[in-house]
Amino acid sequence: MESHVKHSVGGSSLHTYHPCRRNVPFRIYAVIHICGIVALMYHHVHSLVTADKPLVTSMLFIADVVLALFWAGTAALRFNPVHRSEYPEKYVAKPVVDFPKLDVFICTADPYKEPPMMVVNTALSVMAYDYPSDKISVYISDDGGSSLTLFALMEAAKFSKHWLPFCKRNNILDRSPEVYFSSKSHSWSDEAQNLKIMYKDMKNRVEHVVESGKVEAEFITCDKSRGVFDLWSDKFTRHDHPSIIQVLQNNETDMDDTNTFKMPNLIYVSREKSKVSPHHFKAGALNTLLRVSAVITNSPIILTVDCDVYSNDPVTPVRALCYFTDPKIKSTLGFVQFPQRFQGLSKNDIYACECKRIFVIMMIGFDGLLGPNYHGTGCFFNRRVFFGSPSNLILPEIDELRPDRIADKSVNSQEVLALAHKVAGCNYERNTNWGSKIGIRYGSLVEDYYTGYRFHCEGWRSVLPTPKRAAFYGDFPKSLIDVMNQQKRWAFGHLEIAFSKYSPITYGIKSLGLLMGLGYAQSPFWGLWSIPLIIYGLLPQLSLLCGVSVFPKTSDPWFWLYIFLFFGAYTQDLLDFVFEGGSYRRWWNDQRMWLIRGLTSFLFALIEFTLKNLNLSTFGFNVTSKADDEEVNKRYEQDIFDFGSSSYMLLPVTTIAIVNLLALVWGLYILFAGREDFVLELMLASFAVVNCLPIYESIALRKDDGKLPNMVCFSAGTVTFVLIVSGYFLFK
Ligand SMILES: O=c1ccn([C@@H]2O[C@H](COP(=O)(O)OP(=O)(O)O[C@H]3O[C@H](CO)[C@@H](O)[C@H](O)[C@H]3O)[C@@H](O)[C@H]2O)c(=O)[nH]1
Ligand SMILES: [Mn+2]
Repeated sequence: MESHVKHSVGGSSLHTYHPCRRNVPFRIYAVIHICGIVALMYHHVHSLVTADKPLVTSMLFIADVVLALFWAGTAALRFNPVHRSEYPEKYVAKPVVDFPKLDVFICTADPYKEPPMMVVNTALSVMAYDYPSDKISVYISDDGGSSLTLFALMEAAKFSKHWLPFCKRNNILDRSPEVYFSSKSHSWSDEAQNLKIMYKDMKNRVEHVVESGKVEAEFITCDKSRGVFDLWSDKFTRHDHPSIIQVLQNNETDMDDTNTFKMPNLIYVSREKSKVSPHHFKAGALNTLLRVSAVITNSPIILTVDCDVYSNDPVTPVRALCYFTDPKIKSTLGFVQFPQRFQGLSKNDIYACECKRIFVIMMIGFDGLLGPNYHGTGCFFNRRVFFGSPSNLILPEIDELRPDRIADKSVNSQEVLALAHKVAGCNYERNTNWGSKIGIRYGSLVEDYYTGYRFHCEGWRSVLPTPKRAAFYGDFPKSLIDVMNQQKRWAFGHLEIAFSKYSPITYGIKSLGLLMGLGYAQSPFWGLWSIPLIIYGLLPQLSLLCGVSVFPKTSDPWFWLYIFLFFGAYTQDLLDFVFEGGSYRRWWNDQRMWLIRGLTSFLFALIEFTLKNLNLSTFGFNVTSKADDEEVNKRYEQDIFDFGSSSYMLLPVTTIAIVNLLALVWGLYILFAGREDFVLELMLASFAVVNCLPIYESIALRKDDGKLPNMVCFSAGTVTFVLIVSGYFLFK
């Protein structure tokens, strides 16, 4: 295990860490829980041998095996969660030479789903870092190939010359102008007032251009850049166009409006696209930026952010340096990942968009082993990590891309720009190691998880700073259908990892050890989570409706094993959540969303993954919409589920809701008639019914646009009928 012990610079430590206090009790409990699982498996095998209904028994057995494997994954990450602190105030006193050059990559893909003003704010928030400005280069990858986004960024460049000195002089913390100017918590100086007007003007211009769909000549104020818009010819489409690289601001010549410091580089990149070459979605976009930035600036530190994730703390890059410069760990430190956090979550967060288990609980667990995984955004990299293991540098095909080269030519030199265009070409990667041995790795729609995992397997390590003030704030989907689609993409991408030759369960455990391997195996197998959910959501209930019991009776000692395992696992889940600062209500919603996700996104990801492997369908990166819908936002704020447009994905969960309600009613009737002992079945059905309350409410009471569509209710009713009839044949 890595020991990231105290590191001293000038007699003072730059970072420390401490394990969580719950670790030892959790380890002891894990041993007890494992004994419980072993006993349950014995019980299943025993009943399988003696059973008269082998089909039912084996289904329950399969469900429990899957649940046990998932539990093992969480237990591995409960072994040693840690929290870190770093002391950037000690670093900032250092001379300017101790601040390495920093390349920032921002990805955007669609001007309508990702409004250009959002990209502008993200770019401004990182350009304004408390860091030597001329050492920062911001690269924007525009996979939407949109002149609207380019126009917005030109405006951003102009505005930044006023915004940066303002922030630095006044020590502003919110360096996304949108956030700063919408805040009500401070009084406004004249200077701030003027800037606000300037910002509003820019916003109006950009939004007007986006609405009209094209950049009209009168809006272009800079003659130098007029020509570039001619590239958007009639033949230009987002799937088929030449590469466009435009230096919008240059740290050699551009000064801020007070003429005191040099501005950061701001460079727009839209890689060449053609319908016949694979572009590998975001992974391909990042690899293009890796090469383009290597040609132009080749900074040793790289920050990747999504356009919907702005910087919330200007000192963040210095925090990352507290680790990258530590001589004890720097030779193997591949990346420093900041937790994903979200702005504007409602109090109870009904869709569990905070994803606390994924972005906090699992991450601190990983951090106590070999390091957190990469989450696609808010992550600082050592450029070297993209080129082979710490001990074995894999050279790129041309010398200009070597991670150790000093880029000393002018940003605007013809030679540099020509090469930058070349490496952004859509056929450039053919017959190279990009995507397989160097750069971001291809082969999964969750390129982040996959790439971080491969880095760890190569021997790289990572750390997770968890500052109190969030380093980054991101946007999140606010309607159920958006959440389900996002999660389906994740689950699908994860399955691609699970069933590849680098599967964490085989390759991972071999190269990372048991705990890290099991931890990494959890998410890739999300698709399988749907199996126990369907079995536990239907089988005992259908059997109850037929008057047959599948679980042990209260008089049977095995009854208590079920109770112990269920409550044990659930209590631990709750404690994880609450210890990391979550509220009980949010936990309840979070566990409900795990059930819903399992029965919608994960199930359909599993189906589509199977179809894809049978060559029956394909699946792409469906960008989540960040455009605001007032009605949808209102329902989210009021904790009202938005089932929205009719989706086949809602069918299984609605069916299970109806079956469980029927089973509960029937079970209570039997209970009071005193005929049979169905206590476990009844407990399970009541648990499901409580979780499904929003569904019943929607079927019975709601009339608004966000209610469960009639078509889904009707189909679910039909499926329920068919299930009950088939249950009758199965159990009788
Ligand atoms: O062809 C594409 C598709 C997407 N993107 C960008 O990828 C980012 C993430 O897309 P988004 O729709 O916001 O997806 P999320 O589900 O919010 O993203 C999470 O999941 C992704 C993997 O599926 C990771 O890449 C992200 O970093 C992580 O935040 C955005 O900046 C997009 O502009 C591209 O650059 N090119
Ligand atoms: Mn996103």
